[in-house]
Amino acid sequence: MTERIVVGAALVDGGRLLAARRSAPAELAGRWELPGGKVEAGETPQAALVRELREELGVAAEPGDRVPGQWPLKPPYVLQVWTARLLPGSAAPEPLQDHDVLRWLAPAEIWEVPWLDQDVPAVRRTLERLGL
Ligand SMILES: Nc1nc2c([nH]c(=O)n2[C@H]2C[C@H](O)[C@@H](COP(=O)(O)OP(=O)(O)OP(=O)(O)O)O2)c(=O)[nH]1
Repeated sequence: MTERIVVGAALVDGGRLLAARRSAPAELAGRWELPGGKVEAGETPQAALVRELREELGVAAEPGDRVPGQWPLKPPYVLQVWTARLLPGSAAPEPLQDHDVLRWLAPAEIWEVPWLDQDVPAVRRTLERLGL
């Protein structure tokens, strides 16, 4: 089966990482993830990231570098992570879709939230990459 990419955004502001608590589907609700979503046919991962952050959080963001690696989700999906930042003048993120709570986590707070199991290695690698 062809692999399909889910992009996760490591949205960082003032040295803090944005984490989002999923409100659906039931088996994922209550667990925390990097905001993002599925890359659609004909779309680049970076374009998908910008689109998903606009739809889910109501923000204007720009992608940065990819965090090396990819992490398996439910087949055929794999998680890839890009750093991202809010553009000047962007609205503050709000949980408009798929999430019910957002938190900007300082490095010391990152492991206070129950991340989705499959996100733990991705978040760890992201923090190393960001030097947080
Ligand atoms: N966005 C995101 N999804 C993740 C992460 N970890 C993880 O297992 N997933 C799973 C949850 C979903 O099953 C899938 C992403 O789907 P989604 O529901 O967020 O994406 P989407 O908005 O494009 O979905 P759809 O409603 O169009 O199907 O990947 C993560 O860190 N970020």
